[in-house]
Amino acid sequence: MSSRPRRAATLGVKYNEDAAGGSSYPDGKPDSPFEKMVALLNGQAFPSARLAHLDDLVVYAMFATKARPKSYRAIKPDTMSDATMTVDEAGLFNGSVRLHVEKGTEPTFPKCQEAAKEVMSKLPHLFDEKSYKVLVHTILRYKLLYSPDSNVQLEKVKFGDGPISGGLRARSTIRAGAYLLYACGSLSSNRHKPGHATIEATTQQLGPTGSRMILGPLRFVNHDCNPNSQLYPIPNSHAFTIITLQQIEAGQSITVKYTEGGYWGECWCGSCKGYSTLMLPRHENTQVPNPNKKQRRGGKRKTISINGVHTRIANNRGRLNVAPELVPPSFTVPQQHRPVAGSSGPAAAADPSTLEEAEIEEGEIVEGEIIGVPAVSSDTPAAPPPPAEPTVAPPIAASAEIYDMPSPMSSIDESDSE
Ligand SMILES: C[S@@+](CC[C@H](N)C(=O)[O-])C[C@H]1O[C@@H](n2cnc3c(N)ncnc32)[C@H](O)[C@@H]1O
Repeated sequence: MSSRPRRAATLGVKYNEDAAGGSSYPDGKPDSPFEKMVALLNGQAFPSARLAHLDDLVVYAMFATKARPKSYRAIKPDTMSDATMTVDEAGLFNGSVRLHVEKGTEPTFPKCQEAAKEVMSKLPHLFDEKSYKVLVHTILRYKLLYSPDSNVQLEKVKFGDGPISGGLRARSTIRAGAYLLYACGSLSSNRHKPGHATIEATTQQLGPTGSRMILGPLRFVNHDCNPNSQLYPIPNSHAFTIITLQQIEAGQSITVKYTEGGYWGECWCGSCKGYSTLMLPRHENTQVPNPNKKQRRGGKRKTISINGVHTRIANNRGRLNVAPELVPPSFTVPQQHRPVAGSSGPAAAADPSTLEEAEIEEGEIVEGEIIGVPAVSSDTPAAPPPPAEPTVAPPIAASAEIYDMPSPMSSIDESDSE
């Protein structure tokens, strides 16, 4: 471990190579404030799928469209539990988060704590004291994607004629073998309920094996049959991150392979059947703008054709409209710790998505914009991934209440991460 190169150095965070002794999180102990913050988040898991609906609520409030019901129902955060959130409540939530966690600034625990307190005081029927800690961590997880240092960000993707959906893309060149710590996700401590994004826990993970819910930005990574990245289980935690298998250029989507057999539904990855996933650019450029014509807000939808597929698009001025699926997949990850291009495990069930199509009109205002975030540079070269080594799986923790278990990084507390 000690001789392992510091691949995470490509994340745009300054490291002291000498002090680190050649190891870096997640292979070794976290040493930078950023790594400590991520390790702390990764050391947490939800006590049960019962509280995991908070993840949906936060995603809904931070990223859902503030549009007509047909659009904003796309996420349906109420399917998980008895908690529901109206579009007005989502606006209140997002306003509170924005007030304390400014776009383009580094998110910190105190800022997210302030935001969570305000959210709870405005929406006491949705968030009680028990949800406070989870709320703080969940806001932080997603706000990390807006960090000026993050080399990944959310993108809008359209799969065929499906609804506009979310994905992850590189904001700067990312070398092969880099961990995308900004896009980590952890698991619920028990089995998922049907209808939510799940991941197959490996033997290195804490908690029960089998499929469990994905919580955090990892839920946005899309499938490609020829992926440029791979899920990477973080040993002795409930967390997963992504490791790049090849150099990824700025603007390119981050993709992983969901299962050995590919994608279970109609795959739109562009690698297997020659389909073309339509990436909606930040500023729609399918129509040459007429400089003499004043742009107006609100307007007609346009249709474009890619590979014979007619797709309706909208100029929503680069604002994010994420519509996480109600019935996303069970990811599977390799049983061994080392990253490999494929993954093992049972194929997931068919994806009988019942989503209504999210319709968007020109100029619609949506929450959670991603525009205007400065690009980061990654001039520190990264080493290629290490060769595969046999790993010994630690015993699996049996407790269902693992949220309160000491984290594997128990020497870290939130004050360390400032
Ligand atoms: C874990 S989510 C990935 C993020 C998702 N796009 C979102 O916004 O929530 C998995 C869902 O993304 C879509 N998806 C991902 N990769 C796909 C592919 N290659 N072809 C078709 N749909 C895909 C499917 O709707 C799937 O249920």
